[in-house]
Amino acid sequence: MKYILNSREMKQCDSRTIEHYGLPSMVLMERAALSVVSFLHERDLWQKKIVILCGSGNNGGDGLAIARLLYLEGGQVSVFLVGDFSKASPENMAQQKICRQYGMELSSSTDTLADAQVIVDALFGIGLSRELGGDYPALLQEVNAMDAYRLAVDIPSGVSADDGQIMGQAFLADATITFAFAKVGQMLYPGKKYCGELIVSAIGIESCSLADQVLPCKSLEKEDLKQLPQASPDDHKGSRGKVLVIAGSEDMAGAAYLASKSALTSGAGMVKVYTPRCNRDIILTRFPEAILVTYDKWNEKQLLEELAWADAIAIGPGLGKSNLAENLVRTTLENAAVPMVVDADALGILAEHLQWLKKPHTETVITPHLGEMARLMGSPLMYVTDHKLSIAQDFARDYQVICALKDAATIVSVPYATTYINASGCSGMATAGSGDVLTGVIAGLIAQGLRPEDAASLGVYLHGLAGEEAARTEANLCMQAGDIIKGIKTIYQKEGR
Ligand SMILES: NC(=O)C1=CN([C@@H]2O[C@H](COP(=O)(O)OP(=O)(O)OC[C@H]3O[C@@H](n4cnc5c(N)ncnc54)[C@H](O)[C@@H]3O)[C@@H](O)[C@H]2O)[C@@H](O)CC1
Ligand SMILES: [K+]
Repeated sequence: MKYILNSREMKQCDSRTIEHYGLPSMVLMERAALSVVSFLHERDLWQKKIVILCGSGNNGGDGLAIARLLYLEGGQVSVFLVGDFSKASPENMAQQKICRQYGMELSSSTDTLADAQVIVDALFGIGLSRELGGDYPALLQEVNAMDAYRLAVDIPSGVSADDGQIMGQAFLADATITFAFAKVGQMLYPGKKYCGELIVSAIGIESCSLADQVLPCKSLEKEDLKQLPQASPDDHKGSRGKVLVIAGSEDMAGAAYLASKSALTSGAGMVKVYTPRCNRDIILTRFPEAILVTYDKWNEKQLLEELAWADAIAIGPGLGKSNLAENLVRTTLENAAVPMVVDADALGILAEHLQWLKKPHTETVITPHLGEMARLMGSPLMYVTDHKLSIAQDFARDYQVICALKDAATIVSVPYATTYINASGCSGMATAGSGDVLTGVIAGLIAQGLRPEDAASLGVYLHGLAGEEAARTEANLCMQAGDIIKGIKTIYQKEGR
């Protein structure tokens, strides 16, 4: 698991390293610059015609130090100073002075950009505090259109480190070298796209400098797959967890199939599908391992019996929006005594009855995509898209649910606890049924004993990795939800499960 910091957290971390541990700011800056120069060497770029855009803060200070290191080893490097240097930071002024002492020319003219083969962006880092105005948007547009390799120092200028939003215009990098920890804005779209390849470089700021942080975001990594359930020699199907999948409606058997199949594939011992009678044959034919309980009209007693059977419940995929579906969702929320995963149509129903979530309920994971979240909040989709992180966190806290807000980089927010930003997955997963698979996986992991918050964060990560596996055998555009289920098996196999 690695930490993902916002700008405030990173600044505090910088300060603690400097003030508490005593590492001088200029030393950190030198290491930051050295890491960028090493990268240029590794990629065989250091001898190209390099132009470094330097702002007046410490990001610009990094840029000046990079320029000096390249200059002293004989590189063809030019510095383009952009902004008001009468208010330059002390480190920036010191770096300018060092450059001049070595006889370097620091230019303020756009002519410097001519024929650049590599453009290094050191205009703004985590100090960007407002929308870019003045000449900046046009300058960034110009360099984004140039036929040159673009490298961002710490974060592409114009990307908000706090949420990945574009502050007017941003540098479109081929690669970004960030220091000490990845930043939130590099993990969330659209910022993630502007970063290109992201390299996190150690510069002497260690995790002990995180001491003042309350709850930074985290991201799961390959080593976190060790949390996956482990089979035990004395297992039997009952001990491996029972999942009740309340899903499907007339003409919507597929969602019930995908959710239940993936719950079983994630390792649960038994899966029971609670679905309308008309889906019986199709589900049994495709998925004979499932236990099926069917209904043709509302039957509260029957549902309560099934709720009592389960170790984990998944509700929503393909459920439709009938009165009957509404009864299923309300009764499940009111009576479930085990954790639930609420998805798809169940979320659409909840959007009209949010008061149900305000009542005491068992540990609940909701898995809305951005559109479903917009309906839950009664807000425009655009607003939700622009405020994903805070919305997931606020909703989790206000309704005491674990909110897995699905996007190309899914956010899992746990009330008053960690928020996870997922880094696995690929574009091929944007396909019908992919969300049903996620629901099944999370419910399957819960049934096997994982805490719902761990099942949600690990389930989202696993689901993304399974999609990446599928992309190795299927073309991205041809990928289907069933391929993601196969990908889960491959991951489990690789992890010795
Ligand atoms: N000792 C440290 O604090 C270290 C800092 N480092 C670098 O320093 C960066 C942070 O430096 P700073 O805090 O000085 O911040 P930046 O260099 O990112 O930018 C700050 C300057 O930009 C101005 N500014 C912000 N938004 C603006 C806008 N929209 N239009 C015009 N001006 C705007 C601010 O008023 C300030 O003068 C990091 O991203 C990293 O690159 C690294 O050298 C590592 C060590
Ligand atoms: K930058």
